[in-house]
Amino acid sequence: MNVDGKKYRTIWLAADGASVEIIDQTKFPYAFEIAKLHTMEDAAHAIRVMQVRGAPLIGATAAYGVALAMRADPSDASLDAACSALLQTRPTAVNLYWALDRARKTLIQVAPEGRADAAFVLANDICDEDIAINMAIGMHGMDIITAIARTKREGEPVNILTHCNAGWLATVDWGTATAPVYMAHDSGIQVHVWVDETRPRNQGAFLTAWELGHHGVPHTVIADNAGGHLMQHGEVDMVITGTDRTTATGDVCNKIGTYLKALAARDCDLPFYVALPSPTIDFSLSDGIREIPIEERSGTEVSRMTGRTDSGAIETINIVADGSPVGNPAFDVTPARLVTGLITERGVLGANRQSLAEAFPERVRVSA
Ligand SMILES: CSC[C@H]1O[C@H](OP(=O)(O)O)[C@H](O)[C@@H]1O
Repeated sequence: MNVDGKKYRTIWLAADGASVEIIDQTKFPYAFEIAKLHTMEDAAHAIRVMQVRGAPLIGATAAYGVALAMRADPSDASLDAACSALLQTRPTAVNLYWALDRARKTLIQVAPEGRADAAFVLANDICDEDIAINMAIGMHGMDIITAIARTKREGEPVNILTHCNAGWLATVDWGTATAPVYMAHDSGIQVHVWVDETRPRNQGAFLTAWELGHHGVPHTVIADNAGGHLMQHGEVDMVITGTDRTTATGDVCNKIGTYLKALAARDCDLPFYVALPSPTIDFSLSDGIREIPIEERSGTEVSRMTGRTDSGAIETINIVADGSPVGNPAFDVTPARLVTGLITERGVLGANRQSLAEAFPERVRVSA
């Protein structure tokens, strides 16, 4: 996307042809900084500490991490070690697993002397594929927004609530949940986005708000707990979120708090859509609540808050009573029964096994 007139992806091969550059998302919303990854360990660290985050971007970063490892040592042992180390960075986003599986299967077929170049080509292919998928999701999702716009009075925007950041910062470009929003906005449809701040990492307040603001999309940041009230009072026309892993039956794993928004939307008879790129579908799973691994992150993400003081300093403070234990599950699972539709690159699908299997038959055969 454009940032102050310059086009960016979230990750790219540096001009030196050997290192990888990323937008360091831990610096938002107060700074836009580029960080350089020189080694596989740098890539693993970037994923672990969320300099890069979002299922598709995690997968792309892992692919570049393997490429950096092959540049250093293209042996079979190095390939195995790199895939193993990167796989252990975060457990929930399935894109991490499939990107590494794809890298391993591709590169093991290549002579060691050719692996580094092949790995960088693969990483770039994964990035290009992500952009194409997200643009298709954008087109299919824009149809939904357009249909809602036809029901609104002149001058009234389509009010969309989203949770966390499933924007272009969570992918290589365009985003998943935000792609329909950007495309609708760019086509002249009036939209307004309620942006859940998304405690405790504040991906909404820090990332989604930053993205929408830079694209000129009207939005309002709200406390996570405000969404249900807005839905009850007719202030929300639809909810759209991303996902980190969706099962073959349509159960959706996403940032903690998503399930509560789906419950409120159902109670208010509002559509709850999930933008779902096919690499995020895990056809090997059927019961999301029981089977999807939920990342438990450090309690300090809940008990401490980093922000900018009135004097402009970036500081971290404690916001929980001293000595109180803190829990921090980073994701939850929304059962398929609460999902209105899955917006994929192949169309808007029902949240059920048959719809997903019919749309992606080649994936079902592989996982069978
Ligand atoms: C398009 S994937 C976005 C997805 O990833 C986020 O998780 P995290 O920021 O912890 O990587 C969140 O669940 C978003 O919906």
